[in-house]
Amino acid sequence: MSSKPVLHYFNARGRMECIRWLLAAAGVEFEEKFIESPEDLEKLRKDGKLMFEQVPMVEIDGMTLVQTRAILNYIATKYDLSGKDMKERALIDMYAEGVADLSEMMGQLIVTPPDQKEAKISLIKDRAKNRYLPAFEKVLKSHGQDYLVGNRLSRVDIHLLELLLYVEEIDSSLLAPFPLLQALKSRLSSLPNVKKFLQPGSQRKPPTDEKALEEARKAFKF
Ligand SMILES: N[C@@H](CCC(=O)N[C@@H](CS)C(=O)NCC(=O)O)C(=O)O
Repeated sequence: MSSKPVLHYFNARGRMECIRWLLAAAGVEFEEKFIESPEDLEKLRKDGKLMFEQVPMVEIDGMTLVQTRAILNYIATKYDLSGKDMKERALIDMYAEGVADLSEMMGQLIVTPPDQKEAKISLIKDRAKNRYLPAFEKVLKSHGQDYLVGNRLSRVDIHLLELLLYVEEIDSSLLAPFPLLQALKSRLSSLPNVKKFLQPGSQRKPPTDEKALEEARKAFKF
């Protein structure tokens, strides 16, 4: 078995992208096995590798892990990105759930029928501008430190950076009212592992192509 984690997912962002981000930020090299056909997915299921018949699935340290949050928890714990004690961990988990809530709204965008898309985008922008970004700006302002929790890098900084980049993909002006988030974004982007992942040619995935997604949906029946 490879000593590098092996990621099993489609060649797309989806639920795997936050796992790619976390591994990359921790400086961990990983392999990817893309699911390119319904047969590939069926094979993983038949081999008993998908506990709930779903991906993402990651083979790591002799384990076959599914469930995105469980995978993230393992990586964060292993690479010391989960805070130094229970209280830091509680904050990290709480902030990470906030990031996940807005990310999930964005993830739903690609399955939103065209006639409802505009309304969905404006709800996402409203929530970003008036709920989630002010909340994280306030955290940074309250302690004046360089990172969200404990004055050192944790998983939630990485989750937030990923989210900020997606927010900017939707509307590049959304970050303008949040100077501390902008500063966090540039600080994190210049960390060597993150900088490398941000460069073209890394394993970071581009925005999902809607046509390709539609074809995949038909092929995979989801
Ligand atoms: N709670 C799971 C959900 C995983 C999930 O819904 N995976 C989708 C692909 S993104 C899937 O495998 N769908 C096929 C199915 O449910 O049959 C997680 O967070 O990993």
